[in-house]
Amino acid sequence: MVERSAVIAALDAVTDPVSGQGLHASGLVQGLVVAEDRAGFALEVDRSLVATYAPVRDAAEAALKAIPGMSRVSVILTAEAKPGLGKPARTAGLSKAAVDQGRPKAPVPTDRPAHVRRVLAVASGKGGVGKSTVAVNLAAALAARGLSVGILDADVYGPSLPTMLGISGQPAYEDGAMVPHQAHGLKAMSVGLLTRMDDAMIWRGPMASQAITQMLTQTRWGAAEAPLDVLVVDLPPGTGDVQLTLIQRTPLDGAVIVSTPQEVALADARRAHTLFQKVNVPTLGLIENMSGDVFGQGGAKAEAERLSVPFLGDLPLEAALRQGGDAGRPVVVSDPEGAIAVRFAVIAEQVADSLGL
Ligand SMILES: Nc1ncnc2c1ncn2[C@@H]1O[C@H](COP(=O)(O)OP(=O)(O)OP(=O)(O)O)[C@@H](O)[C@H]1O
Repeated sequence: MVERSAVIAALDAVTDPVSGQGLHASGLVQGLVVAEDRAGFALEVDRSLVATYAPVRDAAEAALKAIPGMSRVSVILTAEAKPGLGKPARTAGLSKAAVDQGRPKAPVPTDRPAHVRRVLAVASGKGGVGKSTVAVNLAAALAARGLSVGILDADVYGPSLPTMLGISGQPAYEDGAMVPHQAHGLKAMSVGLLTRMDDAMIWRGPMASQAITQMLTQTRWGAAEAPLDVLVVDLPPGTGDVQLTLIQRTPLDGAVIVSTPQEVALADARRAHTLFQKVNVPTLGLIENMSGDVFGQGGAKAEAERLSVPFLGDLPLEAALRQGGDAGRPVVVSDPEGAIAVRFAVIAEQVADSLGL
């Protein structure tokens, strides 16, 4: 039985590099759970500081593991997703007041990509909850159903698709259109292929939305004789102005929202749902990721009920999911009969049904 006070003391023995205070005292520790021999929390930091805090996360994890009697520790590093961080709002062509009323002043143009039957967004209210992992594996699970599937990594803050699918290099151009990479049966494009990774952080507002519109409409996703059944769009995390601009400009047929079971993450999922409601994009459901006994279980299911949206399923905290992402080979592809692939198949079936595929 580990005492909460011992956990807090261990956390305070790790120094926050920004404030110079102990980690707990710094206020960065969110949703601390201490239960018998387990502990977990989220380290919530500004997006621009995620790299700075990666070693701090590791140090905190090690410090808690060193407490006598502790058997399981989980620390998730999440990027703060305060509305307003990704200014400017007005580039969307909507005033904030108009958005709040849910009534655009003037219609915002949305270009449907040619020869694409459905566009599905994968969103999260905050960073680090596993949105990209879910997007890639869900895309693979949809492909396993015999659908032709593309994936567009629109995460301007941290494009992870190149790593997760093991692709690199600028896309080829043919007849004025970009040719998507092919990986594991998926057609793939990423903002990370069009820019140096380091530049991705500065793609805000209009630049971000232009780049994504370009990838959406100027990529040869499908052809008249062979349309793409579904394009999965991995949105940037958060519910700020960048996200709003993107979902206004992207012709989305539906969205799934990924959340961890914690209350802090669920509040963000709720905000993401509200954002989609404002632009009349149906939320097809909530997915609980990193579900398990450290952070609890069932939070997203209860939240889905509160929001009156379907609960699509939960995914455990599972090393294979992380390893698959790091190795550029999604688990659904490398272990198609495994328990994780089966969970994704169940989610994919519901999503395909909702999209009429
Ligand atoms: N269910 C899981 N079990 C274990 N590791 C996971 C799980 N889901 C995601 N991860 C790992 O957590 C990290 C963050 O996941 P991912 O990049 O998919 O999150 P994200 O929400 O897209 O993040 P960002 O908002 O920064 O783009 C990755 O290292 C990933 O491999």
